[in-house]
Amino acid sequence: MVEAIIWKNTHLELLDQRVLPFESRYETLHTAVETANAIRSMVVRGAPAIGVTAAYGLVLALRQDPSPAAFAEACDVLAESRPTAVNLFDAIEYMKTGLGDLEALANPAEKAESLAIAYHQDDLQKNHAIGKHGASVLDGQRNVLTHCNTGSLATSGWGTALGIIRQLHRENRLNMIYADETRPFLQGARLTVWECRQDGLPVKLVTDGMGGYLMNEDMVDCVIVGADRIAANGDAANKIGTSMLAMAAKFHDIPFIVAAPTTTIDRRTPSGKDIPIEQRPTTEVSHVRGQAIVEEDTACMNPAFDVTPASLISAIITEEGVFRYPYDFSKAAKQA
Ligand SMILES: CSC[C@@H](O)[C@@H](O)C(=O)COP(=O)(O)O
Repeated sequence: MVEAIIWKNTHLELLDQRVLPFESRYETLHTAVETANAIRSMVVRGAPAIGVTAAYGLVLALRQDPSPAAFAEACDVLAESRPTAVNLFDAIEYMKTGLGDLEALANPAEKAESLAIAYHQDDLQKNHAIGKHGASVLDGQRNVLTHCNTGSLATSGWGTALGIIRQLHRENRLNMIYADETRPFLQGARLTVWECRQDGLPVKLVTDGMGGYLMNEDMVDCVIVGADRIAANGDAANKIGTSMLAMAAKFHDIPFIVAAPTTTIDRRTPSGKDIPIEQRPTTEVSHVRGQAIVEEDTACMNPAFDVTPASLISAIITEEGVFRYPYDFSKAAKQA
């Protein structure tokens, strides 16, 4: 399975997800500023992967300068890289809390390194648990529609929504994955299809507008997606285009499942209305692989995420188990 984030003791290596699937090259990072730039420019993307990368970014920062002022600045620089995925803020908070008083530590960078490695490994374990819980709420053989990339490229390995799909495959219950291309950055076409093909999972690429057709024709019987931030009431922000799939799934009465580690649940944000939605450069819409597809002065917009209302989500699967509507994350998750 591909490794998107590799910690090398002296530096961080990230698989450059902007150039997949035609090129496979790693970017080498030595500072928190380089790490923040890599997150912003989507060298690495996917909520859990962004969190893990930020944790390592703080190790790099402490290696450069262990003073509390420099560390606070590095936290701010990383926090400003992308606004929606709450895992970024979870990771920064985890590192701050774990480190405590920097001046009381003999070797802050060493302590930070062990914290970041633990965070990375923990995310991988969470992914496997999500896969098992998610597969157990779906009976029989399945044809799955998924959106964006939620696999090993977007996490520490295995995946969240794709982790459930991998588990179905392990149990010989996966007929076909229909992967939305996911305009404009094409995470589905470039990343999910590539990842599935690498790992021998059956996959067909479809365009973002084909979900209704697939449901009308009974070609898919569930939709499984990830999330970048889940509000306290269960509203879930995920890649732009997700909420349309939830509406179509409701109409066709097929399960719409959101899979995410608990690090994606933001208990401090009451509802989806309060989730900040990243607006990315409009050139991502007006251009495909650097090539303009509209006249130069065409007005475009590029919200990177949308919010699916909790009432349209059949189940939220975390490493702790299964949550059902109405969502209350203060109660224990059910074991499927
Ligand atoms: C396990 S990844 C979950 C989400 O982060 C994923 O679905 C998604 O929307 C990623 O968006 P991206 O803009 O590629 O970072």
